[in-house]
Amino acid sequence: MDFTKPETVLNLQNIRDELVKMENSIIFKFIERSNFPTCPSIYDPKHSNLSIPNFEGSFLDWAILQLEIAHSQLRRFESPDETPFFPDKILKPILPSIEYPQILAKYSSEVNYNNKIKRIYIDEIVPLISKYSGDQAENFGSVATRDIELLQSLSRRIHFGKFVAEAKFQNNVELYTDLIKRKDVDGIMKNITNSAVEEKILERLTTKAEVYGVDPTDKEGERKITPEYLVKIYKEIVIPITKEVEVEYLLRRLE
Ligand SMILES: O=C(O)C(=O)C[C@]1(C(=O)O)C=C[C@@H](O)C=C1
Repeated sequence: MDFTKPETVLNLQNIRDELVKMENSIIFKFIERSNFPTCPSIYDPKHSNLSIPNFEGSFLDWAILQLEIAHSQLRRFESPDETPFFPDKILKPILPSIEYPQILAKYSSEVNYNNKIKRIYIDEIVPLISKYSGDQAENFGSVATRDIELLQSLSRRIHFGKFVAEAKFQNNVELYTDLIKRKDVDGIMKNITNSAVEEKILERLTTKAEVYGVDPTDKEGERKITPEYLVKIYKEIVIPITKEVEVEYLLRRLE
């Protein structure tokens, strides 16, 4: 997929291939995070040991912001597949801009589910994948680093829904124009849903978790990430939010 060539980006098969590739990096990042306990203090905006002067928010928020400020100057968020968690606080790139062709609609950067992704990650995913419930102060930095990598990967995967939505719109302009004009959210949801594709994703994830989630030299050893949890995360969180992104993007598509 080449973001300077719209025809490669809006090909549904290419998009789905890209989503498959992202599964691997997401699984490996879950495994990395599963070596640590939950560490609730790093998510708590009012935690006394971790408060940061002149900053309202959690230690994780502060760490994400510092990284985004640096990466924005490296041009990260000019790329149409990257979505910042702090869109109002990032800086202009130091590197010269790349003139990407306009692949998505002009408002697409306003379709930003990162707050929701972060909240669900902390409340629902961290407890599922962590080693145990509790703090481990000597690893706060390592945990925040793993969290940021995972959040960025989940964000990229979920916001890829915009490319899926644009491809689907262009493949059936008449149908979607009618649904959008009628603000038929259920109709849009029904048409963007492909249950066969979803089932295939969940099946593949089960196999991948069985293979990657265990040390191949010690199959009886501790499982880092189980198929049930991985499937649950995709089925109940990743795919549904991707579809929300698709619907919100499409609802505005005639602007
Ligand atoms: O591949 C698609 O058609 C998508 O819309 C992406 C996706 C997903 O999140 O993986 C979401 C909805 C579909 O039901 C199937 C899969």
